[in-house]
Amino acid sequence: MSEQTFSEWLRQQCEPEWTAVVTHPFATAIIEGTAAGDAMRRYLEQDFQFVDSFTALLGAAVAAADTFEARVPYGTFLGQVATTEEKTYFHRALAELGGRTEVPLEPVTAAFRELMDEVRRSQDYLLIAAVLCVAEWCYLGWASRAAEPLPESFVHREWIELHEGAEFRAWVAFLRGELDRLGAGLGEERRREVLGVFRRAVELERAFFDMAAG
Ligand SMILES: Cc1ncc(CN)c(N)n1
Repeated sequence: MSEQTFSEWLRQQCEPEWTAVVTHPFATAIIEGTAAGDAMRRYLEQDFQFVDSFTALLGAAVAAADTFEARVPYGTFLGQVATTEEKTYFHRALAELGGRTEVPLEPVTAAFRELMDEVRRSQDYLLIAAVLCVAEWCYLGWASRAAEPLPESFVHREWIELHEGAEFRAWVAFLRGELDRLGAGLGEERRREVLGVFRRAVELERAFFDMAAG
C-alpha cells in the first residue's frame, strides 16, 4: 500500500469541511448556471477583493520559494492567469452584473485577506504554499463537477473554465507536489502548524460560499 502524501493528509484532516466546500450549494448553482445575478454580483465583488491579496501572495511565493524550479510556475501563473485572464473576467462579469470593483469588505473577505496577508508577511514558504493550495485545489474540486454543456451565461461558464482544464489541473498538482516535497520528514509540531493554516483556509472557503449564498 502506498504511503499517504502530506497534501492528502492535510485534506483528510479537514473533512467534513472540505467536502462541504466542493459540494457547496452555491458552487453547485454556479456549475448549473442557476446562481442568481444578484448573488453572483455580491460574490464576485467580494472575490475581486480576495484576488488582490491572493495575487500578492503569489508574489510572495515567487520570493520565498526555496528553488528556482518552484519560482517559475508561481511567476508563470501570476503573469498569465491572475493578472490577465482572471482580471479581464472580473471586469467583464462585474460590468454585466452591474457590480463594482470597490466595495466594503464582508467579514469573511476581511478574515481571508488577513490570513493571506499574515502568511505573506511571515515569508514562510510552506505556509504560503498551504494557503495557495487550499484556494486552488478546492476550486478545482467544485469546478471539476461541472458537466457538459457548461452554462450558456459567460459569467458562470468562464468562472468554471478558469478553475478547470489541463492547465489548472497541472497548477494544482504542482501546489500539492510542493506541499508533499516540503512536508516529507517534517516533525509533528510543524505538521500541526501547517495543518492549522490549511484548516483556517478551508473554513474560510466554506464561509465565503455561505456569504455568497446569503
Ligand atoms: C474565495 C476564493 N478562493 C479561491 C479562489 C480561486 N483562485 C477564488 N477565486 N476565491
